[in-house]
Amino acid sequence: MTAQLNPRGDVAVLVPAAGAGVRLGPGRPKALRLLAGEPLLVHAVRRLAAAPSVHTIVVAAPASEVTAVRELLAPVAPVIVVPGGAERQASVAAALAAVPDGPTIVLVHDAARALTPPELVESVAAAVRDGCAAVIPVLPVVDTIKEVGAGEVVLGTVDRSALRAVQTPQGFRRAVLTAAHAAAGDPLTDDAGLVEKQGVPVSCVPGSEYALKITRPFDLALAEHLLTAAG
Ligand SMILES: Nc1ccn([C@@H]2O[C@H](COP(=O)(O)OP(=O)(O)OP(=O)(O)O)[C@@H](O)[C@H]2O)c(=O)n1
Ligand SMILES: C[C@](O)(CO)[C@H](O)COP(=O)(O)O
Repeated sequence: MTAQLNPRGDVAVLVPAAGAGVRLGPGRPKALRLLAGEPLLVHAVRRLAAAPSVHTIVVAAPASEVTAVRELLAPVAPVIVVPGGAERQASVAAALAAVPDGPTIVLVHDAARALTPPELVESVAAAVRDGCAAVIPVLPVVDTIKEVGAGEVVLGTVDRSALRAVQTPQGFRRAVLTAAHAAAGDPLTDDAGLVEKQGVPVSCVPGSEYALKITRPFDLALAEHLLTAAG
């Protein structure tokens, strides 16, 4: 089977899915944990494949699970599966190296954000298509933020008006992301951070509550509830 979704699409999506999920607690690698009876990765890939702009999906799987992930995703969508690395950044770099010629826009999307709607994928891709070099979906910070010092003593209250909580998919002109990874040093937590280090402007679009990152057991319970409520 060809690994193309929409041959006329201009977007490749990289899906880092090689993390252990330590904060979720003991068990299989997080992307393979079940949400409503299906692995998180299946939920994530199904939604990515439903976005009309997507030409190619490359998944970075836990190295010991590459064959199992290929078999798992075969009925869901045509995908390329590569072994991930020890850090998220290495997993993204491995997936980026496997993108075929064609797509001019590359999105990076956590498998852990399993309920991200296809509409968010399209809105990030559209912002890149419209001229942004790099685009991140964001939400306002809803809690008061304190800076604390030794002994958890409060040093001050941070002005949150300029703070944003960052989600994925993060979108890039392909050459911009490739150059940022080629120049990467110590691992950063997201790809926009690498691009920022290159002096490239990063633009924001509105994120989605459904793009929550399933990190802790509460997040998994919340995602189960959201799926059930959606019918
Ligand atoms: N070496 C790694 C680490 C993380 N990821 C992926 O990056 C995404 C965001 O990472 P996070 O949600 O923090 O996942 P984990 O690293 O698995 O979480 P934890 O820190 O709790 O172990 C996830 O889809 C995860 O699978 C990856 O591909 N390769
Ligand atoms: C990429 C990311 O999901 C954006 O919020 C996040 O930075 C991943 O970081 P984590 O430290 O692995 O949760």
